[in-house]
Amino acid sequence: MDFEAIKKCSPLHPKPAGLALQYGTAGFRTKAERLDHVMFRMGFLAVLRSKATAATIGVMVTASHNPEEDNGVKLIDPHGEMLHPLWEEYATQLANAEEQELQKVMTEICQKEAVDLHKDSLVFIGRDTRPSSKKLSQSVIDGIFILGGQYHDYGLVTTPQLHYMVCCQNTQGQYGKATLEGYYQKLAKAFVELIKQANSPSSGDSQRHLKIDCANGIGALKLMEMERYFPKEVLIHLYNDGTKEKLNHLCGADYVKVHQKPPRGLDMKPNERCCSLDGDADRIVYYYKDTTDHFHLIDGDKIATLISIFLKELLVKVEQTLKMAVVQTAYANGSSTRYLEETMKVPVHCVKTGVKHLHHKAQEFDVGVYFEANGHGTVLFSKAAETKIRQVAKEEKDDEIREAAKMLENMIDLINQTIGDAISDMLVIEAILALKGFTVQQWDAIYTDLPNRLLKVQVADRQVIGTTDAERRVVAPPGLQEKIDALVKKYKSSRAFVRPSGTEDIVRIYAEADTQENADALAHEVSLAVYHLAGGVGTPPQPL
Ligand SMILES: CC(=O)N[C@H]1[C@@H](OP(=O)(O)O)O[C@H](CO)[C@@H](O)[C@@H]1O
Ligand SMILES: [Mg+2]
Repeated sequence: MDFEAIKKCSPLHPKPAGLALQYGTAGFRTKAERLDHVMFRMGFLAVLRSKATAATIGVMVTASHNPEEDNGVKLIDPHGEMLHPLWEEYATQLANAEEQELQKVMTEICQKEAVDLHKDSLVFIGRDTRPSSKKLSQSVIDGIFILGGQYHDYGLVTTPQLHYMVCCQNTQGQYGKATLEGYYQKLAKAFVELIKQANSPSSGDSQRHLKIDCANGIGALKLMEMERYFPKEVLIHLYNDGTKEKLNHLCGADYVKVHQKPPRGLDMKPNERCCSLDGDADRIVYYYKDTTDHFHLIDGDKIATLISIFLKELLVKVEQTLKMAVVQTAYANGSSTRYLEETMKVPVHCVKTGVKHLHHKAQEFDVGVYFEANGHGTVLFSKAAETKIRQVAKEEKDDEIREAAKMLENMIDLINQTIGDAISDMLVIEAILALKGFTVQQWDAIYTDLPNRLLKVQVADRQVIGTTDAERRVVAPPGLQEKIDALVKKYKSSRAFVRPSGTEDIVRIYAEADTQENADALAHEVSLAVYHLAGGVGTPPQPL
């Protein structure tokens, strides 16, 4: 390592004095102007990780659903998965090291991980459409350059597209071609093959219209590029395409999910199928309004349920003993968990918030469906499951069984198995609706969501909240869990929990109950308890 060069260049990317950041639920995230040094240093870390794994590593510059002024960065590991937890710690140490400590921290990482500095390294870089992203990704490149690493800059891409590229590269093309063209072709081919199998005239409209709120982000650009690969049966209409308004402002998947209302800038007629992506296009939620103007949200839980119903039917047909399970977080609506477990008889597992936890758990099954309620999720097929399915699709004599296996095969190719991907998930959903001849209303009617409310509370130090049991109970501060238990007892079919956010400087409160009024009241009372027992700052939370 050329420490002289590092010493010379590092002051060009100075760390604001006293600033300490943490590699959180989805990498570093804060105001863009505080991130230059982090980007530069993540360039270093990506090179070291690449050398340590002898594989290509990804660096994505994005702050997803955060306001336009924020930015962030996350590293992508060799198979397209999130960065290894140990390296998250190194990332935090490196980002927070004062100038004079940099050499020591880097040397320590190299020693602990036995990094051979003579090895080659390659880093793939991508960024979202934020005004600050271009400059920040240049700082990542500066860091890579100083360590003598190779890089390829994909420029503007969605987060899942960069995950896909990394996986393609490290599987020597087995997963696909590591180009945008390769991504579009792979998905479009699987999608076209799938909907070809929807041959009955009852399979929904012959032309399927879908209105898409692109959150004024990267999703709009990439859908425009991809549109020419779509078959004529699919007609997408893009809104909030970033030409007029600000990223994520009053629109996008997070806004729609949290506020349970339609985004601004999308004109929605009764019963029209609509969806929203988030700022880096790794999340999607669907919705419609009925003839009485009532808004119906179809969130990640209902997406997971639709996909599970479809996959389970096919798995039964191909008569394989493949084990399917669904992975959720504590935010999953209670009705979805009940439907999956009791009606569908599918095992459901609850893990901590953050895709890395869901992904990890889903890897334990032949077919692991995972979704966060906010619409971030995908399906993982084990190697053994994939091999079996492809074999049945090729060799089976029985037409019905072979066709079912072929559908599964196309699903495997259509789903981005590296990470939740709004574009891929959208095509999966559109294909399933077409194949099952389902309208958006029929999909929505699978089960009825329990009314729920998500709130935030500002506290002096959110780390005073300690959680257990997949974040469903708190162990600190003292008395808080007892208070929550007492409040929950006051309402029917209710549940509530709190946890410190990993992406924002706040504590999140979630409550569910038999009516919206009760869910709102419970959420409010719990937020007051957090405010009083966990060091709330500013004015106490007000009722909704
Ligand atoms: C309640 C909620 O939606 N939390 C989100 C949010 O994490 P927090 O740690 O809650 O801030 O951002 C994460 C990254 O996008 C996402 O994985 C997660 O589900
Ligand atoms: Mg996102």
